Amino acid sequence: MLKKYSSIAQMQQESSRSDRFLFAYRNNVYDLTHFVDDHPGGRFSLQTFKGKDLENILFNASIHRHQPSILSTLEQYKCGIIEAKIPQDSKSKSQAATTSKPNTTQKNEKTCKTQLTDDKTNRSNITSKSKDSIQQHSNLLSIESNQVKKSNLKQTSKTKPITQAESIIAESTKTIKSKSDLNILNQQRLQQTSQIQGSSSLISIVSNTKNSHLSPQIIQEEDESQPSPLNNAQKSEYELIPEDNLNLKVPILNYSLTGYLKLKLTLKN
Ligand code: HEM
Repeated sequence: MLKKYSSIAQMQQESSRSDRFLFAYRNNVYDLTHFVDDHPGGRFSLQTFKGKDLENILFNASIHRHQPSILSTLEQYKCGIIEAKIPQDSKSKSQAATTSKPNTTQKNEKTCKTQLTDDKTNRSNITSKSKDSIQQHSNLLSIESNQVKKSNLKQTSKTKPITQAESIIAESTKTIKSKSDLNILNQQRLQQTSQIQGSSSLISIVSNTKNSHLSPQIIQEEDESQPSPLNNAQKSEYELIPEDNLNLKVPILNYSLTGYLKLKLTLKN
């Protein structure tokens, strides 16, 4: 007949009050009073752990060698059972938890559904707003592109005369490849200007020195035979092509402008 113990403490109390060697192992109580003298590890080791739980002793590698016979030997001395009773408070708490589960899940489901609908409405609002903002941006972009086109047209119309003059100067300078070419070109220019003006004067823009050419001066060479302070190469560099020679009917402002461009181009060389 197995005795029922409410707890390990009750078993320990009974073991301490008597000469019996009671031990607990997995909710069972074992009386090893008659085994103490047969224990291979001696009486003292069992006496030390009298009334204790054998859970961490029986199969502890530092104490026993995990012999399967230990459990069979132990079963021969079984004398009681420990009934671990669940307290009433914890019982009621657990019951309450089980009964309240469906309510909480229902509430959670409802809140999730409402959150989902809110999210959907928020998303639709955000997408409509983003569409409006994109439309506004596209309108602004089209307006800006029109403005840019207009400004580009204005710029091209402004720069057209300059580019024309530049191209003419470039074409004329392309032909100047050697000193002989320079001489021939200068002679041709002199002849043309003498025919037009009826004299041997040549209008040219010359800077006094290479470092002070930012403000070009218009000088008049009275005679062709007079030695020029510049040699042929230098002369060609600073010389301005006359307007009649360029076949351009431009006002004096454009004339000086083309001269300045020529000067600027030759200085880079
Ligand atoms: C109360 C706790 C116990 C303690 C502290 C304990 C301690 C020991 C020790 C120190 C040894 C010697 C090991 C060696 O010489 O290498 C031993 C051997 C042994 N014990 Fe225990 N023992 C306990 C309970 C038991 C119980 C309940 C049984 C069996 C029902 C048991 C069965 C054996 C056997 C069969 C051996 C010899 C073989 C082996 O070392 O595994 N012991 N014990």
